[in-house]
Amino acid sequence: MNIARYLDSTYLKTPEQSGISHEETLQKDKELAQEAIDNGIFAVMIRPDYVSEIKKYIQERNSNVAVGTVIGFHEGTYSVDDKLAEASKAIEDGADELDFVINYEAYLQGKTELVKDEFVRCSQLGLKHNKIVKWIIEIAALTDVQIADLTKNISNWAEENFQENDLSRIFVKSSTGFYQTHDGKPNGATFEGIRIMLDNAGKLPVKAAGGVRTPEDAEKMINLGVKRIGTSSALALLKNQSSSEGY
Ligand SMILES: O=C[C@H](O)COP(=O)(O)O
Repeated sequence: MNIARYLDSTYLKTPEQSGISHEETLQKDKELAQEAIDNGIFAVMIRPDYVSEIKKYIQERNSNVAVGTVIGFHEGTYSVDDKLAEASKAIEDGADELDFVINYEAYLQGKTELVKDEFVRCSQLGLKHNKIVKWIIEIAALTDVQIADLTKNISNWAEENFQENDLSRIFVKSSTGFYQTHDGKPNGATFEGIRIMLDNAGKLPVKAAGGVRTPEDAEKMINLGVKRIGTSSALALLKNQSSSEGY
């Protein structure tokens, strides 16, 4: 299986979070981009501040590795206008894919109309510019029933508001990888959580992200039906694939 084609190789820590400078972060993102170019990885997923430099880096190397970035990361509580502004800037800077964190706190407070409004307006912006949009629902913050309900809502809102041929460009994504759990539970993609998402996503593709570390886990996710995997361990994951699989 060509796992690389499913991967969004991510580096999403801010300089403050990693204790390194802006320049060092940019250097890390360039290394990530080069690894993606060298290994047939589908996309790099980086912070908005680095999109224009990394897009240029990839274009100068005549590569078609996609550049994705995160919007409203990682809590998802930004206002809709702030998410739209951040997404517009990322589009101007050359992002190909926009991974929005949905306002799952608002969803948990029953503010479903607010969540629908941000979903529709932000997706509209991305689709108008021919981008892929992904909606991170942060499954570690939700019960199984809530994962099913929010995924189904997103699928219904997408069907109601967008053309059939746009639906394959709107993903539902499991996790930021940054959510703090309090009880030692996984904070990212679990097989059960992903199954629930796949059962409720209708025509929308699903992305598993957070905690995917081994080729076995990646293959299992793909066999379940996910169309993309986000991981900060892309190279290690590919290196551990058996050589008979063509890496
Ligand atoms: O999609 C993005 C996630 O941040 C990746 O999480 P991870 O660091 O657990 O692989």
